[in-house]
Amino acid sequence: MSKNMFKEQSITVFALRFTNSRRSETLMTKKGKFIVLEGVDGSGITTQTSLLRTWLEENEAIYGRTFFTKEPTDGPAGGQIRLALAKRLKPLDERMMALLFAADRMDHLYCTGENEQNSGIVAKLEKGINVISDRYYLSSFAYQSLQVDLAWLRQINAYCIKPDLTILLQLPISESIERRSRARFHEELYEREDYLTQISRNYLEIAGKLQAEGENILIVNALRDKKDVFAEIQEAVKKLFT
Ligand SMILES: Nc1ncnc2c1ncn2[C@@H]1O[C@H](COP(=O)(O)OP(=O)(O)O)[C@@H](O)[C@H]1O
Ligand SMILES: Cc1cn([C@H]2C[C@H](O)[C@@H](COP(=O)(O)OP(=O)(O)O)O2)c(=O)[nH]c1=O
Repeated sequence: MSKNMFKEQSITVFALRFTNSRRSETLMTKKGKFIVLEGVDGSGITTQTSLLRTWLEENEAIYGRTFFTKEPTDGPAGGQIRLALAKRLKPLDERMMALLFAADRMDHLYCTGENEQNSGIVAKLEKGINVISDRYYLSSFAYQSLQVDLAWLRQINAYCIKPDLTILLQLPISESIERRSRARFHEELYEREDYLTQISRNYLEIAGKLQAEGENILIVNALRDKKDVFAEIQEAVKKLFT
């Protein structure tokens, strides 16, 4: 092989490698969307998440793969939280509840599973998979700030990534309690009218602060037919992909 031919081949190989590495870089940086649903107990989070699931799964060709998840999780900290919520542990200090929720969230975001299914949210987003979570840090801010300082709550959640979109379902507490009592009989830790009334106010106030800091939060009137609520959510999600 002449010196020139060797040079030419090396240039071609370099160019191909460069193109391939740029291509995989593009794939690596093509992130999935991270969407969160929030609201007081009984506001319709489970219902709307399930409608989103059906729609996104039917339209996977357009929006890509989507993973559905929730907090508290089924992980080790989530297990303790569920016992506390069901009042099956001795009453815990609310700062400890806040730390348990934050620990569960770290596990939710960053755990390294042995396969894609049980790896954390961040790994999934990096693979281009969309993630939809029933509750995230706005729940901690709204619920735990009943008794715990918001600035500290924000500190212990400082390693949490920001969602691309948070959907906050808003409705009068009398209606959420009515809906909830129709759905089931036992009352969990925070399901008291006085608590929920304050939590609902906290949601609005804190969502306002986060919006002012640039977070994408949509406040949806949930006192409407399920289909109308969903239509508004669907529009916001479509917009995120355009
Ligand atoms: N828009 C709506 N109008 C009337 N009832 C609703 C609506 N959305 C949900 N529900 C009902 O209210 C109850 C609580 O809804 P759910 O989605 O489980 O709330 P959450 O997950 O926020 O606690 C369920 O029985 C559900 O069928
Ligand atoms: C994620 C989170 C949930 N919570 C509360 C909200 C709910 O009352 C409860 C979780 O209940 P949830 O699992 O959403 O409701 P369900 O019992 O219908 O499945 O935990 C917090 O107080 N802080 C948090 O950070």
